[in-house]
Order: sequence, then C-alpha cells, then structure tokens
Amino acid sequence: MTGAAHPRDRMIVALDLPGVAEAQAMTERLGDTVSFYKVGLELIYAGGLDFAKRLIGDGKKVFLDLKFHDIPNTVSRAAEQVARLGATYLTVHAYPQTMKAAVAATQGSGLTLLAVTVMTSYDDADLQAAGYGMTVKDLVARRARQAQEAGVGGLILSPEELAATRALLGPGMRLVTPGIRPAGASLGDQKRAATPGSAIAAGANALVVGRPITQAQDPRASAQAITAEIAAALA
Ligand SMILES: O=C(O)c1cc(=O)[nH]c(=O)n1[C@@H]1O[C@H](COP(=O)(O)O)[C@@H](O)[C@H]1O
Repeated sequence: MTGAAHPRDRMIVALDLPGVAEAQAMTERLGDTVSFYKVGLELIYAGGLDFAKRLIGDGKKVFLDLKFHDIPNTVSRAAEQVARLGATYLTVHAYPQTMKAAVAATQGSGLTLLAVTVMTSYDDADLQAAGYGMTVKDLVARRARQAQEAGVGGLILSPEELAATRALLGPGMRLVTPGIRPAGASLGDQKRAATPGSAIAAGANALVVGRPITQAQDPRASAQAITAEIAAALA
C-alpha cells in the first residue's frame, strides 16, 4: 500500500469554518501538528480558494473538496483550472462520465482525483429515498470498480467499506475516509463512522477529520491524540 512518511500526513483536517479569519486562527493553533488540510464548500465561498493557495505556499498539503458533478465538458474545463493550483486532491462524484472527464483533464498534473462513492451521512434507507435500488455496500463496490476503470487515483468512502474495497481493488487505490470519530465523540450527521485507529487498521491511507478537531476545546491536543492513534494502528 502507498504509505505516508509520518502518521500526521495521514490526517487531513477539514477546515469547515465560516471565513478566512477563523481558518487562519485554526491553522495557527494547530501549527506543526497538522500537515494536510481540506478546504470545502463552506470556506471556498468565503475566500477559501486564496486561503488554500496560501496554505500550499506555506508548505501544507491541500485537499480541495469541490465535489464536481456536471456534464463532461464543464467538469473537464473546471478540473483543468484546479490542476493549476497546486492542490494534492480534488473530489468528484463517482459517476463514470464525470470521472472520465476529470481524469482526462488532469492527467500529467500533480493533482490526484478522489471519487466520492456514497456520502458517509447516508445509510441504506437514505439511498432508497434518493431512488437507488441498492444497498450502500453494493453501490460503493460498483462505484469503486467504475472509479478504477476510469483511472481515478483514490476514493472517498466510509470506514465500513474499507476492508472490502481494499480487497476488491488492491493496493494501488488511495482510500480516504471521513466519518472519523474518536471513541465517545458525537456522531453529528455521520451515519457510517469509526474511530481513527480502526479506520487505519481497516486499510485507510488517510482520514478526514473535521469537528472532532475544529470544535474541540483544545484542537491541538485533539489532533495530537488522533495522530497518536494512527501511529499505534500502523505499528
Ligand atoms: O468528500 C468529503 O470529504 C466527505 C464525503 C463524505 O462522504 N462524508 C464527509 O463527511 N465528507 C467531508 O468530511 C468532513 C467530515 O467532517 P466531520 O464530520 O466534522 O469530521 C466534512 O468536511 C465533509 O464534507
């Protein structure tokens, strides 16, 4: 499996915060305990793209969680723009047309695409309500195979599907999982969740962690505890 140099590099902190001032304050508090940040929909519409570029300039890795899904021409042109920014990851929804367009547009760039399989806030009943006649497990497996066929470099999936997806796709696919909750932490809107240690033990390359760090009394201590749990699971 593709490994990261330090357990810290496997923890991606989601900066789901209302503005750049809050994000700046959070990254200052976290300091060198965090090397990898996710900038997503909340922050991106509040100056987050320029902030992401600053993070990259400061030597941090950045995951742009933009969750593209559109017609191929639009996806392709937008993905070309993102590929120029110097980010490490970009999310696209795991629809074959979308994935193929994004792969063609970003080939040869330093950007790795992560295909979002089934959101971690969904369970089987939510999928039924959205019109899918499949279980979460089966839809994740179907989309995982399609992502591999499309040439996408990684997947977003829940901790619950990690082991089966690793067995299905082998070591080459990067498996990145949100839905991470240290023991005893509140689930919030997450329905398919696990602890950092169990997600790493089940084969995750990297974990996305938001509120358990950004809403903690002591975000730095929380980040350090999660890194220690990752290190213990890798040992
Ligand atoms: O694409 C994502 O990053 C994502 C996919 C998914 O299925 N579930 C999910 O929670 N996420 C993101 O991961 C982060 C999880 O945040 P917390 O629940 O606060 O740890 C949020 O920024 C979500 O947007």
